[in-house]
Amino acid sequence: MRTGLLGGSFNPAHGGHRRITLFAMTALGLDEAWWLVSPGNPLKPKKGMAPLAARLQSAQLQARRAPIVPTAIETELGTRYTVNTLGALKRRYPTREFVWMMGSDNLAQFHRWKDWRRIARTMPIAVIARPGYNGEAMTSPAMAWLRRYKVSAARFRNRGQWSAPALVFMRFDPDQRSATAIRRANAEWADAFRTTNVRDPLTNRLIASQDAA
Ligand SMILES: Nc1ncnc2c1ncn2[C@@H]1O[C@H](COP(=O)(O)OP(=O)(O)OP(=O)(O)O)[C@@H](O)[C@H]1O
Ligand SMILES: O=C(O)c1ccc[n+]([C@@H]2O[C@H](COP(=O)([O-])O)[C@@H](O)[C@H]2O)c1
Repeated sequence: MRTGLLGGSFNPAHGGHRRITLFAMTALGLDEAWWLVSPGNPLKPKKGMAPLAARLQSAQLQARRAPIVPTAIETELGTRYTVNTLGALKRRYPTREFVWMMGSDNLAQFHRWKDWRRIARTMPIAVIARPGYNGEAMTSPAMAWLRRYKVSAARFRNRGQWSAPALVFMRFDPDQRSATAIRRANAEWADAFRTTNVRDPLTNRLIASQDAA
């Protein structure tokens, strides 16, 4: 089972997440994708972060009728840093093949993440070009190290077994959408989800609406 992992705040999820995920699934030959709705990005301020239940529900809405599973599994794993999350997922699902997916805005910052080289050694990384960030990503400190592991999506898709480090850089039709723009237009987007508890389909845990971000 080849599974793409897209981690994010999803504050809220939007059509851009769905579109880049579906494109990446085709390009990389994935069976499914999991959206890891983060209990708290270690580099992002808590202020303005909607409760986890609201963000998970917005992800469920965007993922409907697609082979995308939104989950808050990091609450169960007790991990916040990606390096720890990916290690725990590999231990929990030893027969799955995982690829870490992220937009190029995150590649530009990747050298600030905890143990980022260890992340790259844990599983392949697939980066999706994002308008406004590609130049910075290409010249980033992490890319200076990662570029020697670059492989095309076609070669990656046809590999018998995945190995890491590997870096796939993908350019689809650019998608301008962002959660920041949505919050700017509607700061109260989470109100619609304020009172609803939500079941995590992967862990079967109930995430209560009043749980903090
Ligand atoms: N339009 C897009 N094009 C490419 N990648 C995207 C796009 N939107 C989101 N992503 C990627 O999806 C993942 C999750 O994104 P996230 O939940 O942070 O949404 P966001 O729109 O980037 O939010 P914000 O504007 O609050 O930073 C990240 O790896 C991000 O780079
Ligand atoms: O592990 C880290 O140091 C780290 C630093 C910044 C972001 N991340 C992860 O990157 C993903 C994208 O985060 P965000 O909030 O930009 O959507 C999400 O899964 C975060 O947990 C991870």
